[in-house]
This record gives sequence, C-alpha cells and structure tokens, in this order.
Amino acid sequence: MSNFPFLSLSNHTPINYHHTPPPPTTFQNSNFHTKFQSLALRGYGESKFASGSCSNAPRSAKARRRKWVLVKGVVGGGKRVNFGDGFDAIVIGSGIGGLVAGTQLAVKGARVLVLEKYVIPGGSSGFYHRDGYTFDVGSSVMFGFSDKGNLNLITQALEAVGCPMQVIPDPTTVHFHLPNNLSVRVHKEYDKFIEELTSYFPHEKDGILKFYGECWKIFNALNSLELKSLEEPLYLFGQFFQKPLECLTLAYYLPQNAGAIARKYIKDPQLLSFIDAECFIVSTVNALQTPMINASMVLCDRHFGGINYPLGGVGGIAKSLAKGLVDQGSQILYKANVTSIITEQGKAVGVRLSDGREFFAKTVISNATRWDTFGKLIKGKTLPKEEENFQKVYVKAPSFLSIHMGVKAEVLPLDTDCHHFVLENNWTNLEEPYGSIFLSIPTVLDSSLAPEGRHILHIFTTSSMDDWKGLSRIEYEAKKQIVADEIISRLEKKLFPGLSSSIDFIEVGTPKTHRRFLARDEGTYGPMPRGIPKGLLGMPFNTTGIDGLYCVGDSCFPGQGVIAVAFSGVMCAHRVAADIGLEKKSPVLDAMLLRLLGWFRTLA
Ligand SMILES: NC(=O)c1ccc[n+]([C@@H]2O[C@H](COP(=O)([O-])OP(=O)(O)OC[C@H]3O[C@@H](n4cnc5c(N)ncnc54)[C@H](O)[C@@H]3O)[C@@H](O)[C@H]2O)c1
Ligand SMILES: CC(C)=CCC/C(C)=C/C=C/C(C)=C/C=C/C(C)=C/C=C/C=C(C)/C=C/C=C(C)/C=C/C=C(\C)CCC=C(C)C
Repeated sequence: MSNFPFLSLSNHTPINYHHTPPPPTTFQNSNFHTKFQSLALRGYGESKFASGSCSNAPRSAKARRRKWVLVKGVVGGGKRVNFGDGFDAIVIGSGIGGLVAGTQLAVKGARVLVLEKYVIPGGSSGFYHRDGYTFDVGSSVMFGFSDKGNLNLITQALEAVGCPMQVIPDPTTVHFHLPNNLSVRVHKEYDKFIEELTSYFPHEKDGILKFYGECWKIFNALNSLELKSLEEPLYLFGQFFQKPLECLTLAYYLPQNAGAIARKYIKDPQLLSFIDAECFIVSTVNALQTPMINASMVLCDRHFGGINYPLGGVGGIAKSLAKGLVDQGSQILYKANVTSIITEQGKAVGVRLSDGREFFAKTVISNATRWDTFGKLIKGKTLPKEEENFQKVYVKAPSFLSIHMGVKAEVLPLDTDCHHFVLENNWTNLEEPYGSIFLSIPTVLDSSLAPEGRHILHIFTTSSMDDWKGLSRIEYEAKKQIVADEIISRLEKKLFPGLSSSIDFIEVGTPKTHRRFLARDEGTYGPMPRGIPKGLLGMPFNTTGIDGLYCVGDSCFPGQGVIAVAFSGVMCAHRVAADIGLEKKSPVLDAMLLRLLGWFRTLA
C-alpha cells in the first residue's frame, strides 16, 4: 500500500533521482544484517505481529461481554447516533499517544472509538511502502522498548493488548559527527561510551562522570515508580508514601534543565556543546532549555534498556496497537477527519466529522496538538486560561525536511552505524534550519525493509513552514531539489563518498507535506520552550479547561518523543478511567490537586 504520498522529485538534477533496477549483484554489505541480526533477534513470545494477529490479548471481562455495533456505515448528518449506552471515550487521532490512551482504556474495560483522519494508524510513527522499501515516517530511534524496568512503556503498551513485537537491539544509539572532528559513538555499554567521550576530554573526566551520574540518579528514581497519572491524587500520594525519596528526587528536578546542571560540573565549551547536541536530539533545543528529567530519561535508557528496533519497521507498533484495540472490543475508523469537538453546557460530549457524521461519548481525548485542538477543533470559545499559559511558555517547534532514500548497499562502509547526527563545522549552526542532520539507516538492523542489495537512508533536518510559503508549484519542486541536493552532498562529503550516484529511490517531504499528512499545525515537530523553561513545570498534563476534554501526545507532559507520548497516553487513560468510574478516585482530593498543579504551572 502506498500510504504516505511524499511528493516525489523529478529527475533532472545532478543526482540520479529516478529509479534504477536493483543490480544483479550479490549484496555486498549483507554481513551487516547477519552480523546485527545474529547479535540477538529477541522475541517477546511468539511473533504475533508477523501474522498480523495479537490473538492472545487478555481481554477485559467487559470487552468479552460486549456486543458491538460496527460504526463504519453510520452517518449522523447532524443527528445524534447512539450505540447502546454509548462510547466511554472518543480518541481523535491514532498517533502513539492516542493509541496508547485508547488501548489502556480498552483493557480497563472502556468502550473506545479512535477516529483517524488518515488511512493507517501511527501519525508521525507511521510507515509507507514504495518500490519494495518500507519507510518509517518519523524517527527510527526507539526508547522504552526493552524487556526490563518500569520505563519500557512501548513494550508494556503492546503487551497490555497481547501484541508483543520482536525487536533488534542496536549496539549504538547514535554516532555523532561534530565540529573539530569530534566523532563519538554512544555505545549501549555505558562504560564504553564514557571511555570514548573522555578520550576527547580527559581533563573533564570528573565532570563527565558527575553530570551523567546525576542523570542516573533521576533515571533510577523514575524507573522505580509505577507510572500512572500525576493528576490522580490517590496514585500520586500512594507513590510518595511508598517511595518518598524517589518522588522527592523527581519533584526536586522537575523545574530544572540539563544545561544548568552540566555547567555545575563541566567547563570545556566544546564538551558543553556536545551536551547541547545530546539534548537537541531529545528536545530540538539546546541543553539550557531541555528539562533535566527528559534528558536523564533518554541519556540513561539507551544504556539501561538500550535502543531496540521493531522487526518490520516502526509502523508495526501502531499497527499492533490498533489491532490490539480492536481485539479488546473497541474500534478504530480511518478517513475520519474530526472538524469539531461538540460541547454541551461547557462539556465535551462528542465530535463532528468533515462528512457530517457525529459521534458521542462520555469523554473526548484529542491526540491532535494543543494548537490544533484549541485553534481549530474547539469552535467559538475563548482560549481557556491554561492554554493561554501553555502558549506563553511554549511555541511550535519548526517542522522538518525529510528525505527518504533507497541506495546501493556498496556505498556504505561495512561498519556503518544505524543512527547518525551530523553537524560539520560550526557549533552555532546546531539549532539553525538545515544546520544539523539526523540520519537513520534502519536496514543496518533489519534488511527486510529494502530490496536485496539496497539500504534505506532516512535523512531529516529542521525546516520552517515560512521557508516554503508563497512558492508556485514549479518553484516548490525546484526548491525541494536544491535543498535535498545540498543535504545529500553534505552527507557525501562527511560520511559516504559516492552517495549521490548510488541513489535508487528518493522522496522529499517538506513542512507542507508534514502539515498535510500528519495533520499538525505548520507541520510542527512538537512544542519547544520560548525561553529558558522551568524544566517540565510548565508542561500541561492531560485534563483541560473544558470538562470532559483531555489532550494526549507531544503537547502534553513530558513532551516530544515516542516514549514520552506513550507515557502521556498511560497518564491520560488513568485520569479518564478514574473520571468515568473505572478506577478509584476522590473528588475532593482531585479538585485540590488539579488546582495545585494549575498553580504550579503558572510559576513556569
Ligand atoms: N512531529 C513529527 O513529525 C515526528 C517525527 C518523528 C517522530 N515523532 C514522534 O511522534 C511524537 C508525536 O506523537 P503523537 O502521539 O503526539 O501524535 P502524532 O502527531 O504522531 O499523531 C497524531 C495523529 O492524529 C491524527 N489527527 C490529527 N488531527 C486529526 C483530526 N482532526 N481528525 C482525525 N485525526 C487527526 C493524525 O492524522 C495523526 O495520525 C513526537 O513527539 C515525536 O517524538 C514525530
Ligand atoms: C506532580 C508533581 C508536581 C510532583 C510529583 C513528583 C513526581 C513523582 C514526578 C514524576 C515525574 C515523572 C513520572 C516523570 C516522567 C517522565 C518521563 C517518563 C519522561 C520521558 C521522556 C522521554 C523523552 C523526552 C523522549 C524523547 C525521545 C526523543 C525525542 C527521541 C528522538 C529521536 C530523534 C529526534 C531522532 C534522532 C535521530 C537520529 C538519527 C539521531
């Protein structure tokens, strides 16, 4: 299925953009695959995903009893449509945030309807097929996908609906290629990474150990907690009671940023710039603006659980969750474009689709960004105070330019790593549009994603919508070629000589493409702080100023990242379940905690 129609480039540039048939040669780099797959193709139980079935899902008693009316053919046309006693929750959007919220609610016994505008699930974590290649739409770096600890939220979300996936461990999280020939591999083994980094900065060994050591303190505290909604007082106070030291540690670091902590221990400006690059991957901003809790999560999970790639591609995660949702007796509708959230007496009660259908539920959960939710889906209401506050502290991060390529395998050296971050000459370009380049080569881990003798290169770099506005069709196409040529030639110079002449397939997506196919305002990558934030303090959780309406995804605590939005899904499901009577709650404590958290956020 061709499902993510990036606009293709035509082929009259110096780069060979047109498709050439695979050469009848043997796969020169095939030892990549044997090497890495034999490292350990770890399975969580049987490979249910391969057959597209998650049949051993532990269905809730309610789900087993339920007899569903298929909602597919129902047209509301302005009329209220009832399904027995209705849905417990409608989820707008099937990004990982929406799917985790939906599946977690379904396993608690809720009746959930997920409405997705596009033809497949996943949003930024979706996939598309072209000419024998399976491309990940967004990032291929998967945190939270290991088999240990409490923070493997992707693993847990899939297991909750009986849809475990096979994963391929990545021996290196990322290979940094930075100014002054600073080339650092982040090995899965922490000691090996520290040894490599200190070989460049021997005079800062103590500072390096202290900074990353502080990250471990936070990670260990996080990893010791059962993660549920921080907006639910019975759970929150319970955790404080059971793990007071860990909770106080997290509360202490909640308003802090990684850059300020790094500066306590490290003086070398180049090393501080390296920490900036580490944080830029986490948050698309520098270390001074990156919450310490988020930095710690990422900088340690890569060594604790490691980075694991799902066999068959990242798109399998969303497919499995969507399948698991249906196995639990809930439903997902595609090509269901929600154009407004229906409110009655100030409470969200349902949604209206672009084709006129209307669906009603006890609660509505939006996986669209907060800018889309409150700017487009809620009509005729003044922006709630909480949202005003959010927009004061956070702006939309720029969008990005992405290049999906198939290349001849010979162009990659044999020991090429899967993920790379490239910033060639000047540290000040780190956050500039097109300044730094992310590159993933998922076929290094899973050769099944490309035809034999080929590799996938997924290249992306920040780019803002303003750069692509007001162009004619011809100018737009020409600009795509120029920008893509430039990025490819930078990679050719820095990493892979001969890259531009080894291209078998190429498609380029711009901010306009991402706005259109991911339904994200301005194609934004996610929220980023306007200035120096107070860590995570200003990031809203899942409840909103509108009764019955919740948000989930990367414009909720803790922000950007697949594992981060999975956590927001877990939190959201818990809060909604408590509000609809599927989990314990205390209305008095609820009111007190929500007010207190709202006040904390105003301090950010
Ligand atoms: N932003 C990116 O482009 C990008 C790239 C790589 C990885 N990621 C990761 O994915 C995370 C985002 O995940 P997420 O769960 O927040 O959301 P998401 O943006 O991935 O998914 C949201 C989904 O909601 C759907 N949707 C939006 N508005 C809709 C409407 N009105 N009606 C019906 N469906 C609608 C979209 O089609 C999409 O499938 C990011 O934080 C990032 O870590 C993002
Ligand atoms: C509630 C109050 C006031 C006090 C309570 C105190 C308390 C108990 C606090 C608890 C806090 C908790 C539980 C916090 C939990 C935080 C978590 C789970 C944070 C997780 C963050 C995850 C992040 C930020 C992940 C980011 C991953 C990203 C962005 C990966 C991106 C990858 C790329 C962009 C691609 C890179 C690509 C290449 C090629 C290099």
